[in-house]
Order: sequence, then C-alpha cells, then structure tokens
Amino acid sequence: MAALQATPLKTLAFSRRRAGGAALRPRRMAAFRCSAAARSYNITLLPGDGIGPEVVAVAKDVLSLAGALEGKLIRVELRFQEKLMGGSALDATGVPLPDETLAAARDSDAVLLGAIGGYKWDNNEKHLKPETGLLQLRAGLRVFANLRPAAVLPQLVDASTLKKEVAEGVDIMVVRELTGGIYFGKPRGFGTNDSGEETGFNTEVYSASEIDRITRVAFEVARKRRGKLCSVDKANVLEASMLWRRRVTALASEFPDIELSHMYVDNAAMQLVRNPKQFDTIVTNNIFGDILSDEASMITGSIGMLPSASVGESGPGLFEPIHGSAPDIAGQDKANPLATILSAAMLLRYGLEEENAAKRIEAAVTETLNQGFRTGDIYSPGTTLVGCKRMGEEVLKTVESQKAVAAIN
Ligand SMILES: NC(=O)c1ccc[n+]([C@@H]2O[C@H](COP(=O)([O-])OP(=O)(O)OC[C@H]3O[C@@H](n4cnc5c(N)ncnc54)[C@H](O)[C@@H]3O)[C@@H](O)[C@H]2O)c1
Ligand SMILES: CC(C)[C@H](C(=O)O)[C@@H](O)C(=O)O
Ligand SMILES: [Mg+2]
Repeated sequence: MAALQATPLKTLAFSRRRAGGAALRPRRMAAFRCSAAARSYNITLLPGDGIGPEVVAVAKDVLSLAGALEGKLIRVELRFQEKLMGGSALDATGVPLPDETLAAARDSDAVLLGAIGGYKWDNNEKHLKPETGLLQLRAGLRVFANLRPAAVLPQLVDASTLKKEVAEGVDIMVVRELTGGIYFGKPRGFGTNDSGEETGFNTEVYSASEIDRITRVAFEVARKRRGKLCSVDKANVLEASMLWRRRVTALASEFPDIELSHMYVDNAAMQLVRNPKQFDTIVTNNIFGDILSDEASMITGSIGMLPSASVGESGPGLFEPIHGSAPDIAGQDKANPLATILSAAMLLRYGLEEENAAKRIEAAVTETLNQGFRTGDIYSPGTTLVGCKRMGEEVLKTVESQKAVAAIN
C-alpha cells in the first residue's frame, strides 16, 4: 500500500494543467518531445552547501531511475546540468548566484535545489550571503507560490514530538507567498536613530495583486484537497496584513465551495501544536510561511521529511526541501534525503507533469519506510538506522522493484 498517497502529495492533486487558469501554467509544456518513445527534459541541479550536495546526489539517482522506468513504450529522459549556488558559488565566483546559474535555471524545465548557507558565510555582508542568492533565484524565476506539504505518515507517527493522538492523520498544505513581503520590501538597511543609536530595518509590503495571485493559488489548492482554507496574518497590528485579510475575504466570493477562515499568526503557531488536524490548507505571507512550515514539519517527525514546490505563472519551477544546509551534520552521511527525494517527486508532478514517475518515487519512499529504514532524525527503536547514502540506495531498490510499481497501480 502506498501510504504517501494519502498525503498532500496525492490529495493536493493540483497540477498546473488541471488548475487551468493563468496561474501555474507550464512554460513550454515543460517537455521537449523528441520522439514518441521518450520525453526529454533539462533539469538544473543546484546542490549548494552543507548537506545539500549529499541529498541532491541521492535524489538525482532516484529521479533518473524513476524516469527511466516510466514504461515499456514511454521513457522519461532527464538531462542534468549542475551549477554553483550559495556559499560554494561565493567561494568559486565571488557571488552567491552567478549569472550563469540563473541563466541555466531559467533555461531548464525544472530546478532541483539542495540547500545553501553555512557558518563560513554567516557574517558576510547582505549581498554576499548565500541566502541572498536564494532570494535572487526565487525572484529571478518568479516563483511566487511555495507549496509546503506537511503530512504525518503512519510509519513515522512515533517520530513526531506530539502525542500520537494529536499527530496521527495530520495533513496540511502551507501555501507560502515567496517573492514578496518583508524579505524583499524597501526601504531596508541599517541606519541611525535620533539618539545616534544604530538601527536595522526592513519593510513588510504587499500589493493587492501579489496577495490576489497567491490567494487564488491557495483556493485552487484547497479545492483539490479538503476544501478548507485558513489565511494566517497579523491583521490586528500590521497594515500589510490588514490589506491581506481584505483581499482574501474579497476573493472568497469566487470560491463559494471553499470554507475560508482567518487566524492571527501567533494563534496559528499555538493551534498547530494544540490541534493540527483542524488545518487543511494554510495561505500566508513569506515570513509567516517560513516559520509555520518549519513548525509543521516537526509534527511530521522531522524537517528532513518535508519537500516543497515553488511555481510561478510561467517558467521552470524550483523544487527544494524546506530544510537548510544543516552544517551540524554536513559531511557525516547523516542527512535524511527523503525531503529532497520527495521534492524530486514534486518536480516530476508539478514541474513536468510526469505523474506516474512522481507516484513511483512516492511509493518507493513509502515502501522503504515500511521496510523499517530510518535516518537518525526519524529513528525509533525497532527500526534500522541508516545513513543518507544507504537510505538512497534502499529507495532506489524499491523504485526498481515490482513492489513499488504495484503500489502505484
Ligand atoms: N532553503 C535553504 O537552502 C535553507 C533553508 C533553511 C536554512 N538555510 C540555511 O541553512 C543554514 C543552517 O540553518 P539552520 O540550522 O537554522 O536550519 P537547518 O534546517 O539547516 O537545520 C536545523 C536542524 O535540523 C536538522 N536537519 C535539517 N535538515 C535535515 C535533514 N535533511 N536530515 C536530518 N536533519 C536535518 C539539522 O541538523 C539541524 O539540527 C543557515 O545558513 C541557513 O540560512 C537554508
Ligand atoms: C535560507 C532562507 C532564505 C530560506 C527562507 O527564509 O525562505 C529558508 O529558511 C527556507 O525556508 O527556504
Ligand atoms: Mg525556512
């Protein structure tokens, strides 16, 4: 059985094609159809820093195999090119997002990113931070809608820090606005106040159209799930949130079948650990989405399990685990690669519309967990502790096996 298919990866059931509207339309039907027997795509890999290269190497192998096994008659051929990004790009070229990397990403059918950042670059000036490169990449690809599914898998319910009865069955989709808000707002910088004291400042700013487009995506996502949308804001204090709430409320009339609610972000943070099952789809701004998705990840057992898909109105999507470069475990073969492997599945589904290959990966992850393999972050007594590479090998084996194929049929 394919437990992952009960997760948002399945229940989301939201593809750009099915969405139909202007939002999330693939760039050039994503595929370069070279023959009846093979659909061929160019994928840009951005391994990045820390555990990024470890998890991307594993996910790349899984992606290739899942594509190659597409069927007797049809094969999905994935061509990979690897580019520098983040701290590794800074060291090699002096900038966190080289022009060549952005151009390659823009020109491909989809982009798979590991993670960026690390102690070495923590004190760099803003424009020389790996994180700045990531924001430039998201803005450069115009991927304004970031889908972050957080579902508790039955196999991992013991890995959750919440009580079993609270965690069991949780299935949330956080729709995070990704290219606006305080991350990008101006003015920002450092200054001096009237007392001559140093200040640092950022601006939370949203335009009505930015709010409308992410809200429409979220309503569509909710429609393909359980029909409930909770908009999270801080409209009791922040003007940007007051506008956010007004626009979301106004758009609700276009989606009468969706049950819309609003919640302040501080309450949402509390409710997520009190009773996470009350949530279906959450839509929120850039910074609240960043924080709430990390919080939601822990309900599922580990941040090492959570994939994400970032998409825009056109152009390639960006697919990345929600975790960072985990410098504390980098280079030790301890990272959980499943978030990146599941991001690869999202890449196939939302980036390339290769649903079968996506399902094959998800089924293989489920099967590998059923077989009891666990990295340290999701380990519980009675299961088999493995490292990043071995976990990848086990997933590969199940991708190949009849079991995984059967599970998707
Ligand atoms: N999208 C990204 O590339 C991204 C996201 C978040 C943080 N970062 C950057 O990563 C660096 C480290 O940030 P942080 O420590 O706050 O967050 P982090 O997500 O890297 O790590 C937080 C904790 O989770 C653990 N963890 C994360 N991913 C894991 C995995 N796959 N398997 C097992 N354990 C995992 C880490 O070991 C650590 O204990 C910073 O430079 C930060 O800016 C990058
Ligand atoms: C590294 C950082 C810029 C990034 C963000 O805040 O978006 C990260 O935390 C994430 O969740 O992808
Ligand atoms: Mg984050």
